[in-house]
Amino acid sequence: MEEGKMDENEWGYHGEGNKSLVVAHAQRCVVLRFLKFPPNRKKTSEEIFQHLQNIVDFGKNVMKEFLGENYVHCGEVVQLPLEFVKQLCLKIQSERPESRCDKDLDTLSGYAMCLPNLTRLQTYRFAEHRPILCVEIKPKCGFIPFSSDVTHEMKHKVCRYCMHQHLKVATGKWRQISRYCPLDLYSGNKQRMHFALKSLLQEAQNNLKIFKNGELIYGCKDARSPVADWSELAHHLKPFFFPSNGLASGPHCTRAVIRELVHVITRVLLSGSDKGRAGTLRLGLGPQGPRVCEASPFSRSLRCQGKNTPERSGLPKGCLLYKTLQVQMLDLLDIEGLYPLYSRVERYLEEFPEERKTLQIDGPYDEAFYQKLLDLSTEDDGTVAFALTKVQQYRVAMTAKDCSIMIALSPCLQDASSDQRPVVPSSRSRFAFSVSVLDLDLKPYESIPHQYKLDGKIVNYYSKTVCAKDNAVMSTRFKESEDCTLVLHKV
Ligand SMILES: O=P(O)(O)O[C@@H]1[C@@H](OP(=O)(O)O)[C@H](OP(=O)(O)O)[C@H](O)[C@H](OP(=O)(O)O)[C@H]1OP(=O)(O)O
Ligand SMILES: Nc1ncnc2c1ncn2[C@@H]1O[C@H](COP(=O)(O)OP(=O)(O)OP(=O)(O)O)[C@@H](O)[C@H]1O
Repeated sequence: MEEGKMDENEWGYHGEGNKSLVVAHAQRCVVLRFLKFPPNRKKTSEEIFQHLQNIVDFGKNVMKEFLGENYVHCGEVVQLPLEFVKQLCLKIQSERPESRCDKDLDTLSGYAMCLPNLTRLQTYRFAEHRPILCVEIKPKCGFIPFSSDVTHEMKHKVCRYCMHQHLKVATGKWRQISRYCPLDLYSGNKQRMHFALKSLLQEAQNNLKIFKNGELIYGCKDARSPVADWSELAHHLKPFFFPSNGLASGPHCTRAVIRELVHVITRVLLSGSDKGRAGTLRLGLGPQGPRVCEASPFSRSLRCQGKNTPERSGLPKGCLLYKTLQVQMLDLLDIEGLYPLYSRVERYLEEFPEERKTLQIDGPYDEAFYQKLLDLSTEDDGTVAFALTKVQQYRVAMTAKDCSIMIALSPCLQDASSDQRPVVPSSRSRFAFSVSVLDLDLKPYESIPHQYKLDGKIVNYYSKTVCAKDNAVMSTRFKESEDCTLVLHKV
């Protein structure tokens, strides 16, 4: 990055989450990721630099180890001219969704992260001029807690995502309950995965975005966003999946295109394309807990039809979903079992505040930090060391529960040799693809009390409100049972 020559006109608003804002370069395949803060909570430049450097180090020393190096792009911290950042901030302000404007872009430090633009990622010998389609999925937590510390019975039956949906709709964050259940996506069972992806396409919330040539073409900003338009989406996707046409437009075409997309994404998600270092994942956490969530319309539909819960097909070990799930399962104790251990660390720090550095609460996230994460014992010997290990594992697990997966698809010719790049076929075309993971910022130690409170709120709301009205909810969801049955056809 030639920092002296930075021109804000070469950059455009790309997207943002709760904690960072991303701008993309118009020509080059790079993005800048800036931190955001509430207006009254400014940090010093040194603190911001350290925070960003910690993100890079955590990616390099921990997440690359767990997920594999091909999937993780750590980027680097860059220092930018303050005038450039100021002008850029003014330029993009009008494009920011209102719901995200409670936080301001950091324009004072001049630091940002420079990363490859994963929506335009050209791996191996992808031709520059080829169109590129990119699907971003934020899958969330893919397992039901198996910890014996869980006190709410409901948490052993219904996954957090499905329970949280009800609170989110009640508080106006989203308009309607999604039929997506992370356990379906993580099941490894193709039918369940198709159902999960179709549900994400129906109600994207902040769990699904689609980009064409780096531009967002499908996604949802907030509860006021217009209802998803599948025919418009199909119009964008048709040239990718039916390049030689032969398919009239209309509902039949829309369904065919969406089906192709869902099938291709499922295949990519099940592929183990990571050719990174061997033995990256040393966790080896076996499948634990229930394999279905009782609130998932898919499993409800099966039960309605008198069928058993589907077999656990299991995810192939090389695939990113499998690896992500393993990292999520570092949350061995659930927040209910973790919170007393957090309190133990807190008490220790109150007595010995100078120990915070030695305990690596705020980094450095180095090899030593990574090594300690590999201790999966759950035998509490009453020490601060045990409590700290569980706290750090929990933070890493929470990070994996909130990351996103980016799948880039670039059409390749039928007769092109695939050389090194992985290729996924669809009915009428083939795609070279890459899979990456983003938003791997380690969750802060300070967020644990919030997690604890939120967990209680989610479960209590679900138990009191939803279970009481269970029959009503069942009937609303089963207005759509025809749709559920459809996906159960052999594929
Ligand atoms: O708690 P959750 O599950 O609601 O997750 C939060 C996300 O909400 P979601 O449910 O995905 O809409 C939330 O996403 P949104 O702001 O809702 O798009 C953030 O990702 C938040 O992380 P952080 O505080 O910015 O580090 C996430 O908080 P963490 O729990 O990961 O700390
Ligand atoms: N390297 C990248 N290439 C392309 N797009 C990116 C990249 N990094 C982030 N984005 C886009 O910017 C959006 C916001 O980034 P990110 O998820 O990192 O923000 P965040 O504030 O950390 O998220 P959260 O709300 O989960 O805390 C992403 O959803 C994605 O669409």
